[in-house]
Amino acid sequence: MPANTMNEDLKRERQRCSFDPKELTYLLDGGEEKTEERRQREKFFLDDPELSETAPSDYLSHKEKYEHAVKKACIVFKKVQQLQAQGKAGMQNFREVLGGQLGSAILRDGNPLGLHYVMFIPTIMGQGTIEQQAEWISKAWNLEIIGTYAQTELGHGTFIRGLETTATYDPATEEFVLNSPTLTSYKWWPGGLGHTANYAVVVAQLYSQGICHGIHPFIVQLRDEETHLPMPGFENVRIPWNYMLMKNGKVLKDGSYVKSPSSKLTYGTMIFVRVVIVQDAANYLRKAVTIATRYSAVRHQSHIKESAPEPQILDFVTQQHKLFPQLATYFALHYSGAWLWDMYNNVTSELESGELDRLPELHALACCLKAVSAADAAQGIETCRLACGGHGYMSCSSLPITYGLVTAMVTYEGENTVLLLQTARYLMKAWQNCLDGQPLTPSVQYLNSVRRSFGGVYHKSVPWIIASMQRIAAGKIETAHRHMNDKIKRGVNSEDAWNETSIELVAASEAHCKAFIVETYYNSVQQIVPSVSQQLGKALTELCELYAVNTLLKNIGDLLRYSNVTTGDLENLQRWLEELLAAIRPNAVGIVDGFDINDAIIASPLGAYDGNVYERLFAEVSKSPLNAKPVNESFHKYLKPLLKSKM
Ligand SMILES: CCCCCCCCC/C=C/C(=O)SCCNC(=O)CCNC(=O)[C@H](O)C(C)(C)COP(=O)(O)OP(=O)(O)OC[C@H]1O[C@@H](n2cnc3c(N)ncnc32)[C@H](O)[C@@H]1OP(=O)(O)O
Ligand SMILES: Cc1cc2nc3c(=O)[nH]c(=O)nc-3n(C[C@H](O)[C@H](O)[C@H](O)COP(=O)(O)OP(=O)(O)OC[C@H]3O[C@@H](n4cnc5c(N)ncnc54)[C@H](O)[C@@H]3O)c2cc1C
Repeated sequence: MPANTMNEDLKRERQRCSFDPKELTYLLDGGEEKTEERRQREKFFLDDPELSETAPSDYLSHKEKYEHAVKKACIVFKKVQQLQAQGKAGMQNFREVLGGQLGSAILRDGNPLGLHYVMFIPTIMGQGTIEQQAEWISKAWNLEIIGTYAQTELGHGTFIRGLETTATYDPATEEFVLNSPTLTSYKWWPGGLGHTANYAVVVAQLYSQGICHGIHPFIVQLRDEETHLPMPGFENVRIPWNYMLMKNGKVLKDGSYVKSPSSKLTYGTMIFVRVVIVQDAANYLRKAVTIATRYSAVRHQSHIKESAPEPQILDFVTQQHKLFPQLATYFALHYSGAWLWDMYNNVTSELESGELDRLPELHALACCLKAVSAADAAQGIETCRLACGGHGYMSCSSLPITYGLVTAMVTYEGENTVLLLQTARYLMKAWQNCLDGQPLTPSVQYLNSVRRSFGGVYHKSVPWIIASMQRIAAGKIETAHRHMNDKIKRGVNSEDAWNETSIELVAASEAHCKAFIVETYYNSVQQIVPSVSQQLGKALTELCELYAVNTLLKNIGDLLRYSNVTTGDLENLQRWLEELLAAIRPNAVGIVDGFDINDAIIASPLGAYDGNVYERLFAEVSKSPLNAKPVNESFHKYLKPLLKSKM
């Protein structure tokens, strides 16, 4: 492959794009300066020979992969310290390098220090007193200690009120005695707990003066800071009084307990991570759809017209219908994630001044948005993999590993079903308030308007789609609420009625979330369009319309059940969908170019900027140790004796 040649198909695609992808890059980064800063940061890490991938780690053992990851994580940390010394180590740097796409490109096999930054430090900041923050944060930032977040146990991950590890206060010595008394109480899953961390935030049931006060966070030393040998014992481990993080609930030295303003403030780290997961899920989806779109512009296969040459597979409308909704979903989750991040910051600062009013709405939105973004991104990435045929299945395509990273998000930080039921709990209360004429919070205001209007006739606009999706959500919420209360009226107790209605509760929660995402996406694009070129504005509008139309068409059953839509309207929606796919087709490669994802982060022969897929695939497989010699020793050891024995 001659250096720097550009695949002809991609060249043509880039000529036909109606807008300048750089404009989209600047928009997504927040301006040209931010783009430059990001590119510099990426170059600073990706060009470092110690960090660039030599042999793919696919061929390392589990132990080698871990050691390889620790080595690279330490190099990354030192480089972040260099940025810090140059005054360039803002939170975004850390987020990008330690949690985001850049981080996962440098540390393909995971970051042994990841939990230290994304959970251990945020928990101390969110749950520690000022004194405790002063004591621990600088040590943690400077990596004098390495922490993790140990909440989940072998027997409990979801039901944290059921955690079995205990922390019992001993006023005589002013210490807490931590104990994991049963096999099922052993801490399990925390990232870095096995070999990397020497401290942990341990979430345990607090006992003092013989009373259980529920779960609270404690700092526990796991390993000796010099030898890294495990500290003695994992039963009845004693820690000093001030190792209980006491910003919320407190134990005074005499053992008396001071209640937290809300027992749920202990759950704060989980909200933070859920909020960040929305953006992370979007970014992984963006990477996958970049790979699949560029590959689909280069791959020729089959015929549309017998007389014509094999077309780019991106010209099959079914391929467009696989990929373009994923493009649109990236933007939908990106803008929903940005909105949620703003709300999180506002509510968190209100909490600082004891204002708890908006915490329930934040919790409800963080739950359903984390669940829907993780699930939709995972499904979208799998769709991108499938759209690349056999080559999408290769681990070097980066699609399987990206899917694995995102499908884990469906489980961790609150298993999706459980979180959707949390939002449903909020929605049931909201519907009751609506029936009682009580005030509603902003994210459920639509319940009032939907109850008053009949739904309006079809018109080809996103606002009509938003109203339809809100009508579906309100309908599902009302149905679940009514079915549950009918059960209770028939004598079923409320817990059983909840459980028996939980399928409909989850569906109501998902519908509410989808309606929220479409509306947030639409409002965000409406705000942006006046500030960008007419061509980019048109492309962004088409993507938003595509997300709305496609999301509604995936819900035709509910649309027919909860609105007065006609089959004629449905035909109009289908036509609108096909028009949008055709409109987006010439811009598809330009849009993914606008994501400006460095080839080293794409890390896929299918998705490189130059489009030289086949040459890159071949170069990739040549790296396999299995291809180092023409005959593998297994032939002489096993096959040949077998063949001989047959003769
Ligand atoms: C960064 C880079 C990333 C990318 C990198 C990320 C790597 C992460 C690696 C993974 C780390 C982990 O998984 S760490 C472990 C994560 N584990 C979890 O998330 C556990 C999930 N389970 C839970 O959160 C809880 O058990 C939950 C399901 C909410 C149930 O809790 P409870 O039983 O205490 O509460 P319930 O009885 O259901 O409800 C009681 C009331 O409390 C409210 N409530 C419940 N949770 C609340 C909360 N968090 N905040 C406010 N309020 C809350 C409810 O709305 C109810 O309000 P009312 O209705 O008004 O009464
Ligand atoms: C990659 C990864 C990294 C992780 N990192 C950490 C970490 O660093 N620190 C940490 O503490 N934990 C960590 N975890 C653990 C994670 O938080 C838990 O796995 C998660 O909370 C799910 O809990 P669980 O495993 O107990 O699943 P379960 O709750 O046992 O889920 C099993 C099934 O039960 C269902 N279920 C459970 N409760 C209900 C209910 N009330 N209503 C309806 N259905 C229900 C679920 O929907 C699910 O289908 C990690 C997990 C993974 C996969």
